[in-house]
Amino acid sequence: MDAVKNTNITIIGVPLHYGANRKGVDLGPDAIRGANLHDRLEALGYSIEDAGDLQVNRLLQPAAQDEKLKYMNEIARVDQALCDTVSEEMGKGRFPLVLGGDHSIAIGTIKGVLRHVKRLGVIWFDAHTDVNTHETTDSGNIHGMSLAALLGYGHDDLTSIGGSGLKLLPENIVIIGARSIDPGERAFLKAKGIKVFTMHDIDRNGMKQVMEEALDIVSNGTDGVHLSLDLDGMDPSDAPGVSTPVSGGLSYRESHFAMELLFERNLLVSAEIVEVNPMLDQHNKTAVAAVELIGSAFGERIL
Ligand SMILES: NC(=[NH2+])NCCC[C@H](N)C(=O)O
Ligand SMILES: [Mn+2]
Ligand SMILES: [Mn+2]
Repeated sequence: MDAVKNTNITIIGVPLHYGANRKGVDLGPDAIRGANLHDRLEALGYSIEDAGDLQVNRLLQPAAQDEKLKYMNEIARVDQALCDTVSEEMGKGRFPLVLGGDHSIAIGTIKGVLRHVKRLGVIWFDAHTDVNTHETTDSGNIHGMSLAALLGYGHDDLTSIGGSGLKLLPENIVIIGARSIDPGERAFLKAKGIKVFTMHDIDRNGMKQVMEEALDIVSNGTDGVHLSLDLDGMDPSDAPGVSTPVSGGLSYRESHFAMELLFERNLLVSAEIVEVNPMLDQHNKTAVAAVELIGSAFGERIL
């Protein structure tokens, strides 16, 4: 148990659903805590602090002012607060483990990490690629725009969170598990040269080869790696409680194996679990799967 550099973890909950425009994802942090995250990590030898949940205005019934950027004001406010909290924890030398909430929270998490790790690699585990902007989106849902915003594309109120100077570089990102990509996203990914390991690639080459290649990319010329774990990357039969399920996803074993290989490389500096929606789940199965995957990413082994 020494392949994650930092054994002091701070859990930060973000009960935000506005980016998915669907109720239930805001209940994710409690569902994940209820699946025994704390004890599981403690059993692996980590020292855990739970910072509780960030305050999200859940009584708000805002009209979705801009149809192409739904609920942007509240999302940007929460992401800024999250960026500050993550940065503060990292300043204390702790590992931030953020519990969402929808995937728009990645903007806040990763901007906070970028304050400390300038050259950051990212593993974006997802059925989607989240590189829309208000100009390409069909849904107007900001959880589909977070990765673009982190690369510096999209509305100023999203790209400027934590300071516009903080950016991810396309060559330091890999997306794993993609199978639902919008036309505008396809063009963006090609133009920026972002490495996407689609389900086709995983079918063809297997998770071992895909993860080895992915880990080489995110560790090359970087000072640490962030894991952005969108549970809809898994197949809906194993993770039904997500806001935007897509069939044909990563199996339970493929997902675990990916996390086990990640742990072996000793790269992680931060992580987040997003899109768990207990209102759509069966017996908290998706939150349990999330906690099990985090277990594997932090060193749990079968034997
Ligand atoms: N983080 C997610 N679950 N994103 C889903 C995005 C779906 C679709 N591409 C959109 O932009 O609306
Ligand atoms: Mn996503
Ligand atoms: Mn997704």
